[in-house]
Amino acid sequence: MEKAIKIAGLTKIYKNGRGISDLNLDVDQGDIFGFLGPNGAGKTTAMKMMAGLIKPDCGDVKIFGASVLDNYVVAMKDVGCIIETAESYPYLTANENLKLYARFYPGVDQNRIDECLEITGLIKYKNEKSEKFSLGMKQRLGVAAAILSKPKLLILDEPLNGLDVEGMLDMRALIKRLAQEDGTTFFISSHLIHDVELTCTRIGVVYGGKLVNVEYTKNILSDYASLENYFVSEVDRNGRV
Ligand SMILES: Nc1ncnc2c1ncn2[C@@H]1O[C@H](COP(=O)(O)OP(=O)(O)OP(=O)(O)O)[C@@H](O)[C@H]1O
Repeated sequence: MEKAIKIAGLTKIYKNGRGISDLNLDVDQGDIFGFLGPNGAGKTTAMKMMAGLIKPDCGDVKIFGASVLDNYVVAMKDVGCIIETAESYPYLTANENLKLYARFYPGVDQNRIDECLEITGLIKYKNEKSEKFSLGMKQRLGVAAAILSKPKLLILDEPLNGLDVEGMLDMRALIKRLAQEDGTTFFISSHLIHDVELTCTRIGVVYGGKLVNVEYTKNILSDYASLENYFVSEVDRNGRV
Protein backbone atom coordinates (compact mmCIF):
# COMPACT_ATOMS: atom_id res chain seq x y z
CA MET A 1 0.00 0.00 0.00
CA GLU A 2 1.14 3.52 -0.76
CA LYS A 3 2.66 5.33 2.22
CA ALA A 4 0.50 8.08 3.69
CA ILE A 5 3.62 10.18 4.29
CA LYS A 6 7.16 9.75 3.01
CA ILE A 7 9.71 12.23 4.34
CA ALA A 8 13.24 12.16 2.93
CA GLY A 9 16.21 14.25 4.05
CA LEU A 10 13.95 17.04 5.24
CA THR A 11 15.98 19.91 6.67
CA LYS A 12 15.29 23.46 7.80
CA ILE A 13 17.86 25.30 9.86
CA TYR A 14 17.02 28.86 10.94
CA LYS A 15 19.64 31.61 11.04
CA ASN A 16 20.17 30.93 14.75
CA GLY A 17 21.29 27.38 13.93
CA ARG A 18 18.17 25.69 15.31
CA GLY A 19 15.43 23.84 13.44
CA ILE A 20 15.33 20.25 12.21
CA SER A 21 17.85 18.34 10.14
CA ASP A 22 17.82 15.29 7.88
CA LEU A 23 14.41 13.97 8.86
CA ASN A 24 13.64 10.59 7.24
CA LEU A 25 10.33 8.98 8.06
CA ASP A 26 7.53 6.90 6.56
CA VAL A 27 4.01 6.84 7.94
CA ASP A 28 1.72 3.98 6.91
CA GLN A 29 -1.95 4.45 6.13
CA GLY A 30 -3.97 3.83 9.28
CA ASP A 31 -1.16 4.78 11.66
CA ILE A 32 -1.81 7.18 14.49
CA PHE A 33 1.71 8.51 14.41
CA GLY A 34 2.97 10.43 17.43
CA PHE A 35 5.75 12.94 16.89
CA LEU A 36 7.02 13.20 20.44
CA GLY A 37 9.57 15.71 21.67
CA PRO A 38 10.16 18.49 24.18
CA ASN A 39 9.53 22.20 23.49
CA GLY A 40 11.85 23.44 20.77
CA ALA A 41 12.71 19.96 19.44
CA GLY A 42 11.66 20.94 15.92
CA LYS A 43 8.20 19.40 15.66
CA THR A 44 6.35 22.48 14.44
CA THR A 45 9.12 23.27 11.94
CA ALA A 46 8.80 19.78 10.45
CA MET A 47 5.01 19.98 10.34
CA LYS A 48 5.07 23.40 8.68
CA MET A 49 7.20 21.91 5.91
CA MET A 50 4.86 18.93 5.64
CA ALA A 51 1.91 21.29 5.20
CA GLY A 52 3.78 23.49 2.73
CA LEU A 53 3.76 26.50 5.06
CA ILE A 54 7.55 26.92 4.94
CA LYS A 55 10.05 25.77 2.38
CA PRO A 56 12.71 23.26 3.41
CA ASP A 57 16.43 23.97 2.90
CA CYS A 58 16.50 20.51 1.35
CA GLY A 59 14.59 17.24 1.28
CA ASP A 60 11.01 16.49 0.33
CA VAL A 61 7.70 15.30 1.72
CA LYS A 62 5.38 13.07 -0.27
CA ILE A 63 1.77 12.66 0.78
CA PHE A 64 0.02 9.65 -0.79
CA GLY A 65 2.78 9.76 -3.39
CA ALA A 66 2.54 13.45 -4.34
CA SER A 67 5.35 15.86 -3.50
CA VAL A 68 4.42 18.83 -1.33
CA LEU A 69 7.13 20.87 -3.07
CA ASP A 70 6.38 19.94 -6.70
CA ASN A 71 2.71 19.06 -6.64
CA TYR A 72 1.20 20.95 -3.72
CA VAL A 73 -2.47 20.92 -4.69
CA VAL A 74 -2.54 17.18 -5.33
CA ALA A 75 -0.48 16.44 -2.21
CA MET A 76 -2.88 18.45 0.00
CA LYS A 77 -6.08 17.17 -1.59
CA ASP A 78 -6.89 14.68 1.16
CA VAL A 79 -5.18 16.41 4.07
CA GLY A 80 -6.60 18.37 6.98
CA CYS A 81 -4.23 20.23 9.24
CA ILE A 82 -3.98 22.40 12.28
CA ILE A 83 -0.53 23.88 12.73
CA GLU A 84 0.21 26.02 15.79
CA THR A 85 -3.18 27.56 16.63
CA ALA A 86 -6.59 26.77 15.24
CA GLU A 87 -7.66 30.04 13.63
CA SER A 88 -11.28 31.09 13.30
CA TYR A 89 -13.18 34.27 12.49
CA PRO A 90 -14.07 35.71 15.92
CA TYR A 91 -17.19 37.62 14.77
CA LEU A 92 -18.71 34.55 13.15
CA THR A 93 -20.52 31.76 14.97
CA ALA A 94 -19.15 28.22 15.02
CA ASN A 95 -21.65 27.30 12.33
CA GLU A 96 -20.80 30.33 10.16
CA ASN A 97 -17.09 29.60 10.48
CA LEU A 98 -17.65 26.07 9.24
CA LYS A 99 -19.93 27.25 6.43
CA LEU A 100 -17.11 29.46 5.25
CA TYR A 101 -14.70 26.51 5.11
CA ALA A 102 -17.37 24.32 3.53
CA ARG A 103 -17.37 26.56 0.45
CA PHE A 104 -13.99 25.05 -0.50
CA TYR A 105 -15.51 21.57 -0.64
CA PRO A 106 -18.40 20.87 -3.00
CA GLY A 107 -19.59 17.80 -1.07
CA VAL A 108 -19.86 19.45 2.34
CA ASP A 109 -23.42 20.51 3.22
CA GLN A 110 -25.17 21.66 6.41
CA ASN A 111 -25.70 18.02 7.47
CA ARG A 112 -21.98 17.39 7.39
CA ILE A 113 -21.34 20.64 9.29
CA ASP A 114 -23.79 19.56 11.99
CA GLU A 115 -22.15 16.14 12.09
CA CYS A 116 -18.72 17.74 12.63
CA LEU A 117 -20.12 20.03 15.35
CA GLU A 118 -21.65 16.95 16.99
CA ILE A 119 -18.45 14.88 16.72
CA THR A 120 -16.38 17.65 18.34
CA GLY A 121 -18.94 18.37 21.06
CA LEU A 122 -19.69 21.87 19.80
CA ILE A 123 -23.27 21.38 18.65
CA LYS A 124 -24.67 23.22 21.68
CA TYR A 125 -22.48 26.23 20.85
CA LYS A 126 -23.34 26.13 17.16
CA ASN A 127 -24.73 29.67 17.09
CA GLU A 128 -22.22 31.31 19.45
CA LYS A 129 -19.49 33.56 18.13
CA SER A 130 -16.05 32.01 18.39
CA GLU A 131 -14.65 35.16 20.10
CA LYS A 132 -16.51 33.94 23.21
CA PHE A 133 -14.92 30.49 23.01
CA SER A 134 -12.32 29.17 25.43
CA LEU A 135 -9.00 27.93 24.04
CA GLY A 136 -10.26 24.35 24.17
CA MET A 137 -13.44 25.24 22.30
CA LYS A 138 -11.43 27.03 19.62
CA GLN A 139 -9.28 23.91 19.37
CA ARG A 140 -12.42 21.81 18.84
CA LEU A 141 -13.68 24.21 16.20
CA GLY A 142 -10.32 23.87 14.45
CA VAL A 143 -10.71 20.10 14.46
CA ALA A 144 -14.29 20.39 13.19
CA ALA A 145 -13.00 22.51 10.28
CA ALA A 146 -10.12 20.11 9.61
CA ILE A 147 -12.40 17.05 9.35
CA LEU A 148 -15.20 18.67 7.29
CA SER A 149 -14.09 17.17 3.99
CA LYS A 150 -13.32 13.74 5.53
CA PRO A 151 -9.58 13.96 4.82
CA LYS A 152 -7.58 10.73 4.63
CA LEU A 153 -4.75 12.30 6.63
CA LEU A 154 -4.94 14.69 9.58
CA ILE A 155 -1.82 16.59 10.63
CA LEU A 156 -2.38 18.00 14.10
CA ASP A 157 0.15 20.08 16.00
CA GLU A 158 -0.38 19.63 19.75
CA PRO A 159 -4.13 18.87 19.44
CA LEU A 160 -4.55 18.61 23.21
CA ASN A 161 -3.19 22.07 23.88
CA GLY A 162 -5.56 24.00 26.11
CA LEU A 163 -7.95 21.11 26.66
CA ASP A 164 -9.15 20.13 30.12
CA VAL A 165 -9.22 16.50 31.24
CA GLU A 166 -12.63 15.85 29.71
CA GLY A 167 -11.59 17.63 26.52
CA MET A 168 -8.46 15.46 26.31
CA LEU A 169 -10.48 12.28 26.76
CA ASP A 170 -12.93 13.43 24.09
CA MET A 171 -10.20 14.38 21.64
CA ARG A 172 -8.37 11.09 22.15
CA ALA A 173 -11.60 9.15 21.64
CA LEU A 174 -12.33 11.20 18.52
CA ILE A 175 -8.91 10.48 17.03
CA LYS A 176 -9.27 6.74 17.67
CA ARG A 177 -12.80 6.70 16.32
CA LEU A 178 -11.82 8.43 13.07
CA ALA A 179 -8.86 6.07 12.70
CA GLN A 180 -11.02 2.99 13.28
CA GLU A 181 -14.24 3.91 11.51
CA ASP A 182 -12.94 5.97 8.60
CA GLY A 183 -9.38 4.62 8.38
CA THR A 184 -8.06 8.17 8.82
CA THR A 185 -4.27 8.39 9.22
CA PHE A 186 -2.97 10.78 11.88
CA PHE A 187 0.29 12.63 12.32
CA ILE A 188 0.17 14.21 15.75
CA SER A 189 2.83 16.20 17.55
CA SER A 190 2.94 16.35 21.31
CA HIS A 191 5.27 16.95 24.22
CA LEU A 192 2.93 15.01 26.50
CA ILE A 193 4.47 11.56 26.93
CA HIS A 194 1.51 10.00 28.66
CA ASP A 195 -0.90 11.26 26.06
CA VAL A 196 1.17 9.95 23.16
CA GLU A 197 1.40 6.57 24.91
CA LEU A 198 -2.39 6.38 25.19
CA THR A 199 -3.22 7.73 21.73
CA CYS A 200 -0.59 6.70 19.20
CA THR A 201 0.14 3.38 17.53
CA ARG A 202 3.63 4.38 16.39
CA ILE A 203 5.99 6.92 17.89
CA GLY A 204 8.92 8.97 16.59
CA VAL A 205 11.05 10.70 19.20
CA VAL A 206 12.49 14.08 18.17
CA TYR A 207 15.15 15.72 20.21
CA GLY A 208 17.42 18.67 19.49
CA GLY A 209 16.35 18.92 15.85
CA LYS A 210 16.82 15.23 15.07
CA LEU A 211 14.57 12.19 14.90
CA VAL A 212 16.26 9.79 17.30
CA ASN A 213 14.07 6.70 16.87
CA VAL A 214 10.78 5.36 15.52
CA GLU A 215 8.99 2.37 17.02
CA TYR A 216 5.55 0.82 17.44
CA THR A 217 3.97 1.71 20.76
CA LYS A 218 3.24 -1.94 21.56
CA ASN A 219 6.92 -2.88 21.04
CA ILE A 220 8.07 -0.02 23.26
CA LEU A 221 5.66 -1.03 26.00
CA SER A 222 6.73 -4.68 25.83
CA ASP A 223 10.40 -3.67 26.26
CA TYR A 224 10.06 -0.76 28.68
CA ALA A 225 7.97 -0.16 31.79
CA SER A 226 6.54 2.98 30.22
CA LEU A 227 6.98 5.29 27.27
CA GLU A 228 8.67 7.72 29.65
CA ASN A 229 11.42 5.18 30.41
CA TYR A 230 11.91 4.60 26.67
CA PHE A 231 11.97 8.33 25.98
CA VAL A 232 14.62 8.99 28.64
CA SER A 233 16.76 6.08 27.43
CA GLU A 234 16.52 7.23 23.78
CA VAL A 235 17.45 10.78 24.73
CA ASP A 236 20.38 9.57 26.84
CA ARG A 237 21.55 7.23 24.11
CA ASN A 238 21.68 10.14 21.68
CA GLY A 239 23.30 12.56 24.10
CA ARG A 240 21.34 15.21 25.91
CA VAL A 241 21.42 18.72 24.48
N1 LIG B 1 11.10 31.49 12.71
C1 LIG B 1 12.09 31.04 13.48
N2 LIG B 1 13.31 31.66 13.49
C2 LIG B 1 14.32 31.22 14.24
N3 LIG B 1 14.26 30.12 15.04
C3 LIG B 1 13.09 29.46 15.08
C4 LIG B 1 11.95 29.88 14.31
N4 LIG B 1 10.93 29.01 14.54
C5 LIG B 1 11.42 28.10 15.43
N5 LIG B 1 12.71 28.36 15.74
C6 LIG B 1 13.58 27.58 16.64
O1 LIG B 1 13.72 26.26 16.10
C7 LIG B 1 13.63 25.29 17.13
C8 LIG B 1 12.49 24.32 16.84
O2 LIG B 1 11.26 25.03 16.99
P1 LIG B 1 9.85 24.31 16.78
O3 LIG B 1 8.81 25.36 16.92
O4 LIG B 1 9.89 23.53 15.55
O5 LIG B 1 9.84 23.32 18.03
P2 LIG B 1 8.67 22.41 18.61
O6 LIG B 1 9.24 21.06 18.77
O7 LIG B 1 7.46 22.56 17.79
O8 LIG B 1 8.43 23.04 20.03
P3 LIG B 1 7.08 23.35 20.85
O9 LIG B 1 6.68 22.07 21.48
O10 LIG B 1 7.58 24.36 21.85
O11 LIG B 1 6.09 23.91 19.87
C9 LIG B 1 13.47 26.06 18.43
O12 LIG B 1 14.74 26.14 19.04
C10 LIG B 1 12.97 27.42 18.00
O13 LIG B 1 13.44 28.44 18.86
